[in-house]
Amino acid sequence: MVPEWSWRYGFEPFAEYGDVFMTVSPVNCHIYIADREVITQITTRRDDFPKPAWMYRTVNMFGRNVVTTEGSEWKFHRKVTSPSFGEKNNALVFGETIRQGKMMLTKWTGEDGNGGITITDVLEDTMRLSLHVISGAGFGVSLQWPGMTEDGDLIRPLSNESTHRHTLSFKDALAGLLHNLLVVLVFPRWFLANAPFQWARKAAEASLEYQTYMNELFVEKRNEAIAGEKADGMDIMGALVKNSYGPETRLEEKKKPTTNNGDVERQALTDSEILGNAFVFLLAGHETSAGSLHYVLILLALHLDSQRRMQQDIDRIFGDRPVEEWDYNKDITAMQTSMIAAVMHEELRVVPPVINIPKQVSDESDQIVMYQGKQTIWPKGAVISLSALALQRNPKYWPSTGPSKVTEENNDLADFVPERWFVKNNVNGMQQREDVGIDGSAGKDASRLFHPMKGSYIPFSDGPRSCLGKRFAQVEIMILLAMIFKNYSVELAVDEVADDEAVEKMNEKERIALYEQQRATARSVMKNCSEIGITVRIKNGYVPIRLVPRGKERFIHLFKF
Ligand code: HEM
Repeated sequence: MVPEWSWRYGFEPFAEYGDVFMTVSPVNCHIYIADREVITQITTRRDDFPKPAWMYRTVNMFGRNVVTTEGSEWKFHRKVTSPSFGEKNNALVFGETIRQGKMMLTKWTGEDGNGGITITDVLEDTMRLSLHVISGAGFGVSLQWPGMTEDGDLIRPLSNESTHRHTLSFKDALAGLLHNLLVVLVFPRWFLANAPFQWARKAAEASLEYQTYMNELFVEKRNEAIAGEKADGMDIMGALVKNSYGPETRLEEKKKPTTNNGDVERQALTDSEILGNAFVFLLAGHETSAGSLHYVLILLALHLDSQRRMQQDIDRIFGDRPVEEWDYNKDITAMQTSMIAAVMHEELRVVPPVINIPKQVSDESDQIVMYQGKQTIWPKGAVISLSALALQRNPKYWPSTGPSKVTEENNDLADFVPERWFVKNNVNGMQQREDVGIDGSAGKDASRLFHPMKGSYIPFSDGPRSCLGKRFAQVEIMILLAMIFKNYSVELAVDEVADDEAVEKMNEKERIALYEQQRATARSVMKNCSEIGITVRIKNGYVPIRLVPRGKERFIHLFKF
């Protein structure tokens, strides 16, 4: 009954009641799971444990898609959309993140790059960054940050054929839609547009503007596909349109395989399905990546030793090469086996954005699940949460590097310790799986990182319905970490306690004490102000940070590692 208990108490309830337990109320039965073998059964038996369809129904408003469908319809969507998330698109994500990261860094460190600016709206900026990266790599529309060029948030149609007079920029339409998502999904647009509240009319406006922009984009991409243009490095939506309208599709028309009853099997999405999928990519990839980037920066400001180690790896990988010379194909392998990847994996372990991944027992019949060698019967229709946060702190599966430095616990599994990903020995003598590498397979270098056991690490879920954008997100997070920490360190800002002049006058001991005090405040904000919505994020509070050029830190160098 404690709101946010999954976030507040982590593994504690599972230590008390067991790795799988059910709460029973007059409303429903709800099963919570932090056991890797049970989780593997749930994620592999898709038909027995589908997604709760009622949660997703409204997300079909722009067209049916890979997130909301089930059964053979989902299979079709997954088959058609997966190829557009391939290596070519990852390279595009790499390039777009660099482009966007540069603009964010200018905002955070000033035109002169001297840093020392206190940033309080970190989440707002990481939200903008992740939105812009999806816009660029997902839709092929590369956006500017305000103040960077004169046409930052330009209001203009995305297709020459359009005569629509837009009232919002593309970015504001995307952001406005996502900001008002719940009302837009629940109420019809005509109702919102005529409501006596300004917020409702704004929500309707954003939704209409978004739809019009996407229709314009679609027309442009369809024309390009028919003309056979833009084959390489294509954005995700472009690849979907090409699959439906490109010359290959027309050639292949006659060779389409047939199903058992002789029907022609569908190979391409309809226009509405393309637009529906574009919308859910935006939805699924925006808050998740932005939240991870936000938490990882705070965690690194708290864990200065890990920050230093990551910087050493960044120097080793990129040397003196300017960011313009970084190359996806050359650099990604080294990154995914370095401290950069360890920091990312660890952040997603301690703060998985989707804390409880929703599933349900099929409405058709009760299901048998093996738990601790015994058959258990799960009632039909029961709600299921794959409790990612608790699972990823379960001492059966994760190596502790010692007692917690933050709590009274005798293990450090609730602490952020990226170094644990370099622990070589198996946990409890059990075999670990070999698929943490970014490409899903363990290259020979990937042996440097710890390999969690199957079903014990699920920030992107697991099995056939796991996250389609996993590599997209991983590339984005890693490249941004490398860009920021190549030249800067992140420190907690202390303005609320001492101004710059006061810090300047402090001796070492006083500075260390001040930073420790800020650390405690930041930890408390993270713990008490984080809320679980679609993803977990800090609301009603903030942790201010500063980027400081390396070598000019005010605090980090005072701590001995
Ligand atoms: C750190 C970033 C991300 C995390 C932690 C994350 C996590 C997840 C999780 C847990 C699921 C399963 C949800 C469920 O079964 O209910 C999922 C599904 C999905 N994600 Fe992500 N995601 C991230 C980024 C992205 C990005 C960037 C995109 C696209 C650009 C994306 C696209 C999708 C899609 C399309 C699905 C549905 C797959 C299906 O049902 O077959 N995600 N994600």
